[in-house]
Amino acid sequence: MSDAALLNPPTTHYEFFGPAGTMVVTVATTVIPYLLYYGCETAEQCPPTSWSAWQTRLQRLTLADLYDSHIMLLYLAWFAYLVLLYYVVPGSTKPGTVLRTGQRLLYRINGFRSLLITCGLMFTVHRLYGPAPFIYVYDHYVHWLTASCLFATVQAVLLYIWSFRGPSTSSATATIKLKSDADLKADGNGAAASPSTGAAQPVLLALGGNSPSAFYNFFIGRELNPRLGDFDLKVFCELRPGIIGWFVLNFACLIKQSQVLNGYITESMALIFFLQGLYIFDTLIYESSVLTTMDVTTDGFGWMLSFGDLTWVPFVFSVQARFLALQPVVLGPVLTATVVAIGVASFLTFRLSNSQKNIFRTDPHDPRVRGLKYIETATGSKLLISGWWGLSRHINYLGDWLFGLSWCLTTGFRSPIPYFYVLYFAVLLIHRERRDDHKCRQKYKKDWERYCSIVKYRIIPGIY
Ligand SMILES: NC(=O)C1=CN([C@@H]2O[C@H](COP(=O)(O)OP(=O)(O)OC[C@H]3O[C@@H](n4cnc5c(N)ncnc54)[C@H](OP(=O)(O)O)[C@@H]3O)[C@@H](O)[C@H]2O)C=CC1
Ligand SMILES: CC(C)=CCC[C@@H](C)[C@H]1CC=C2C3=C(CC[C@@]21C)[C@@]1(C)CC[C@H](O)C(C)(C)[C@@H]1CC3
Repeated sequence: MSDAALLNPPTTHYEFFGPAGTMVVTVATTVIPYLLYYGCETAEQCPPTSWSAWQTRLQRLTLADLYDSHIMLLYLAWFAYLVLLYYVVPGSTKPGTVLRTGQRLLYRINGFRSLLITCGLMFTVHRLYGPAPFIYVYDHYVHWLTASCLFATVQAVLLYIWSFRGPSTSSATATIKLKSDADLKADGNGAAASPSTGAAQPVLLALGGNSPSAFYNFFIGRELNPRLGDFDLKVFCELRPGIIGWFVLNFACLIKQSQVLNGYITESMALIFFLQGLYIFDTLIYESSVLTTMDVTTDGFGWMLSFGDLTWVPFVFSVQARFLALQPVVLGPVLTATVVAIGVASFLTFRLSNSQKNIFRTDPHDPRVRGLKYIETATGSKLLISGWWGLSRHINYLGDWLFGLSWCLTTGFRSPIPYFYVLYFAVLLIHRERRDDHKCRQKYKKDWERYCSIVKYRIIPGIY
């Protein structure tokens, strides 16, 4: 067998109901952000209650409503601006998890500083030019959506084609090699190939992205970590243009509301801006923890993540703020207190559980995790069975979902559209938990069964 075939075994197990399922998901997820927009274009009919009202709305759409070449150029400038920050802003370097080649890629960590610089820039623009630039951003919401969608799709097509290139030597500054085979064993992520010696290597594909179906591979992503030199496109897109863009969109919505309300904003708008801002800041403060997520360690960089990172995150996650810009909601003290209570409790669950696992995996002797119980597995990895991780096997998902619910509640109960987020997120997390379970079952075998018999619930303690 050739080196490439040894390193990249064929994919035999399909996710998303196979190629046909991925085609349905591609079409549906492209259409949904537009439906969320046109379904809530005015405060009165959000969504339109009759099919004829939908038809009137959609039939009068022209290409100019959907696409604007100036916004396309501005979108490219936005992407280029963040690439520039990636290179010029000082930061640290962190290694990712061990790859099947035995190498660990190095990642540049300066996303939080990029966010702070962008906040500073937004503040300055607002001081100099007032609300106008942000109203412009708000008014062109659909044009930004189309620009990001086109960019994400072209990027995915180019990456798919590029993944067929021949073997190459990896950049010495971008990778580190392991000291011993024991390190390689510790990861156990699929078929192990011998650690590289600096000779030309085949492109490392995602274990799930090497199926007989070209479309399926395009969707899931063929190449695991596409890079231009040291620049890792997947991690860059996961954390910067979409996540920071979401923050800018939310700010534009806040400014729009204050224009409508003559300089005031409602407590619901302040809440959504604060709660989602907390999530965005948290994501970039803990930037390096994304390196151990399934997206980075397991999934290729295909259409799903390119579109998910660049389009779905900013345009589906900002629906609540856009709704509130259109239709100011006064929550009153009871609902405000409820939103704050759910928000604080769920954010703490999400953050503390993720941190507990990260600390434990980095150093099990750290005083903050010393008393916790765990089981040793044959691979050498340890699995926590007490603390947050004794409550359920994905208590972090529960915290994340409930935090999302607190965002939706800021919009009150006038429209179901802002609640789409919790529906999508429940489907994503249930599916993700099953994928993770499949991965861990293959990796830990009998140890995983033992672990599941101790920590019985998948996500919701006592229920699921
Ligand atoms: N807002 C959004 O749209 C989304 C948010 N997220 C969030 O991203 C975060 C990360 O999620 P994700 O990457 O899916 O998964 P997790 O952070 O939960 O990591 C799962 C991995 O952790 C290890 N692990 C599992 N159980 C234990 C244990 N008991 N003790 C120690 N290690 C364990 C296993 O990896 P190993 O092989 O190393 O043992 C497993 O594969 C979550 O908080 C999630 O809510 C995720 C998707 C979308
Ligand atoms: C079919 C389709 C459109 C799928 C796209 C799914 C993506 C939207 C999500 C897959 C995993 C994600 C993560 C985050 C955002 C959503 C996507 C891209 C995340 C960056 C959100 C912020 C968190 O703090 C996080 C860094 C843990 C998280 C990582 C996973």
